[in-house]
Amino acid sequence: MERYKILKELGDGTCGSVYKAMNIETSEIVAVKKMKRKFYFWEECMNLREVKSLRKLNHPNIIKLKEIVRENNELFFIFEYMEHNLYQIIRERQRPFAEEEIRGLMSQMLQGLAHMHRNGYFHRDLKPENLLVTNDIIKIADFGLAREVMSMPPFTDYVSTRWYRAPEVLLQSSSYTPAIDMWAVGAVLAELFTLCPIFPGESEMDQLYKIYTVLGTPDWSSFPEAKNVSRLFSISYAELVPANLSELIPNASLEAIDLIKVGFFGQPGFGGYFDLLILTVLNLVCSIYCIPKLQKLCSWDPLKRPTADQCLQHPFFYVMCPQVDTWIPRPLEDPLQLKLNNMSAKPNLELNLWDFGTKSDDCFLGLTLAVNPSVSNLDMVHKAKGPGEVHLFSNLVVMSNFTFSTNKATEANRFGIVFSVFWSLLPPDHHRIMAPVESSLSLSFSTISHSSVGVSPSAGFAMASLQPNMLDSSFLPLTSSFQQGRCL
Ligand SMILES: Nc1ncnc2c1ncn2[C@@H]1O[C@H](COP(=O)(O)OP(=O)(O)OP(=O)(O)O)[C@@H](O)[C@H]1O
Repeated sequence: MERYKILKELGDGTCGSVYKAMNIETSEIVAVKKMKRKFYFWEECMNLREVKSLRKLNHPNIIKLKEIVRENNELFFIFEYMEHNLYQIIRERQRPFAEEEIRGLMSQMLQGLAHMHRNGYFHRDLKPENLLVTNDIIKIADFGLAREVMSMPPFTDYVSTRWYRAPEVLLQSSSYTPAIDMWAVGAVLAELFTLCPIFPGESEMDQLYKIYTVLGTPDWSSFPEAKNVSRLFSISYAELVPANLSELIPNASLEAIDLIKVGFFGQPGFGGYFDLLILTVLNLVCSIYCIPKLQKLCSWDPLKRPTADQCLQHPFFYVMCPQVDTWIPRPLEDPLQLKLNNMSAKPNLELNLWDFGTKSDDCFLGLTLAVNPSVSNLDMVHKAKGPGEVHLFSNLVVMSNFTFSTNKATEANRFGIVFSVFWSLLPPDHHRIMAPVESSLSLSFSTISHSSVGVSPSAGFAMASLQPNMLDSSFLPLTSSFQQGRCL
């Protein structure tokens, strides 16, 4: 880690502290996440969810893990650096985002998510803090809770930050799916319009209640495996007319509302005959063009939430072009004006304790800082209703162009300097990796503490670069920073 100069702390999360740092050799700015627990073997490091998932996920909208460094039994992740997280941007925002800006952010986020789900992972902790933004590019970060779609239930009880937590997780369903990420997408989408969390629950029960006031009475059969479905009974003793989302989010278009929540079909509460007419036509058009219509991000039933790929086909992202009589992607704002102004007052902090399962990579007590909501228009709505009414990739494994030279290592040994080793994060079957594949499990390179395990401390390897750019959708905004394809 001598190659990195720490510049400032960026965040202190559940598993690690994150710092802005500079690679002294290349002057490249990176984010270094120093894990809080000790790691005595490389196997442990390679088994971490964050490592396993990020090695496989290579996408412009997923944060790039460039290196892993283990030194003195401490583990460091070196990430590409991002300037802001979406939480900061939302909180500092003085005026609402234009819908084009929201569309630009959402389309990138959904593309990253679609890539993740297609590759067999779901994130489980999507929230604005974990969506990192530089200029006009958004990337999904913090894969500490990511899980393989095919992994066997039962899953950990408590995942994801409460405000973005799907009902099935709140009700302790033993087997949840990538649909929990889609719920969080719906909550983030609504928040981008209002600049306030849509479901700012103060406890798990209150979280369910907040959802209930917006969505109305759930279909009980949606949660066949929920351990704690009684929680719903205690809040939904009366049939509740759900909120009119167009009133809650007045600046959202009908298409945006339609993507977030059922309006006309299935539930009452959609205001105005004109809206009703438009939505009926919209749904009819969706049927004709085979666009999913009844799937809504914030549906009680996980099966009724669209996938990330389906969302990208929604009229929120497409518009009918009469000239060619076909649906074309809507224009995206480019570049987004996401500049932060003055920092506002610090929000209250609330400490959540999460209890994880007993699997090796679940074995930690999660401490998460969640931010209490300030009084918002949504709060007021909730209160008013009252309980009764219920590189481009340059594939950047850049290995920072680092070759671990034999001489350097030997010299370092002589002076008792501890060397660390860096491991590529490309999938192990990547044919251009020059390092021995099995090293990922047998690496140990601290020359002092684990010389009995793994390869010789003087072993070094350099990484060849790299795969072609993986832009996989036509409407990802190709903006200047993308096109430069700089090697982060
Ligand atoms: N690559 C990055 N570039 C810039 N800032 C980053 C980067 N990665 C993380 N951060 C900042 O550090 C914070 C914490 O990072 P991260 O979420 O990865 O840590 P964590 O320990 O898993 O946290 P959490 O408690 O949210 O699970 C983020 O919210 C973000 O503000």
